[in-house]
Amino acid sequence: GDSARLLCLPVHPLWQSPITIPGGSRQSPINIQWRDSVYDPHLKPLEIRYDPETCLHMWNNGYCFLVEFEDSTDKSYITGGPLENNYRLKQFHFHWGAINEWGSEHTVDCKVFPAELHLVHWNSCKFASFEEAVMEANGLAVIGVFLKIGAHHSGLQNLVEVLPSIKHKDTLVEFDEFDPSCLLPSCPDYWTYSGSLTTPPLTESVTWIIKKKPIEVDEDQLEMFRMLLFNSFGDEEQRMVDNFRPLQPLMGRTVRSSFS
Ligand SMILES: NS(=O)(=O)c1cccc(F)c1
Ligand SMILES: [Zn+2]
Repeated sequence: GDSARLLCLPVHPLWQSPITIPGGSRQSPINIQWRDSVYDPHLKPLEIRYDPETCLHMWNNGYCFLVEFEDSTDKSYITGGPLENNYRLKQFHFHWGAINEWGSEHTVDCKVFPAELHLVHWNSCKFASFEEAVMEANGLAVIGVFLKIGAHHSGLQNLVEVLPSIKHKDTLVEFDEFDPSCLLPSCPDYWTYSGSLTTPPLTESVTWIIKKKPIEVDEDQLEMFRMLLFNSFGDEEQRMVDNFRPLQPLMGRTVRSSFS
């Protein structure tokens, strides 16, 4: 997209077409301009309750790798923060670059991080399933966490060591007893705004909750993300990198902060 060109970033074939939905007024990702965000004292602390037993499997969907959760009951959910209801954990995944200079979807004061974690939840008070919630306003809540290069992350290592078993598109590995709260920074501060999915169907159904503080992972751990492939077994090898969407226009939206 244009903004990637502005940022002098390569535009991955995935995004060369003007991927915006007609009339999209609340698309994601966006640049968060810290000084334009508005402190909202009414924002509550986010409550995060994850049950490690709900973890199902990890798989390569040909765009990223994701860890999916059993979501037939409210065992793993978030509430509070900007949310009116309980939102049930469905999956988490990452976006990353070919090199550490870029990779995140959101930016803060135009700062790009090497990667970004998305924890995807759906409104289980108002909808019967994730698929239904995807299509509706207030259907989804996604927590975004920036990754920066630094210390080794022991929790992430549990994911990294099974990546070789899902190298190709549509490969899956059983995964149990993983608590994704180990991937969250200890600082409770976040920004929140109304946006969309950053991949098709790009529906404008997401309350974004972007954590202010990044988590640290080491160089080797991020390099392991880059050994994954977009392609199926037997097809020409295409390294899974740069799976992020270009920045989208703010269109007059206000980003609120939970901190002053
Ligand atoms: N990248 S994202 O906006 O979190 C997203 C894209 C597609 C499906 C989904 F559940 C979440
Ligand atoms: Zn995502």
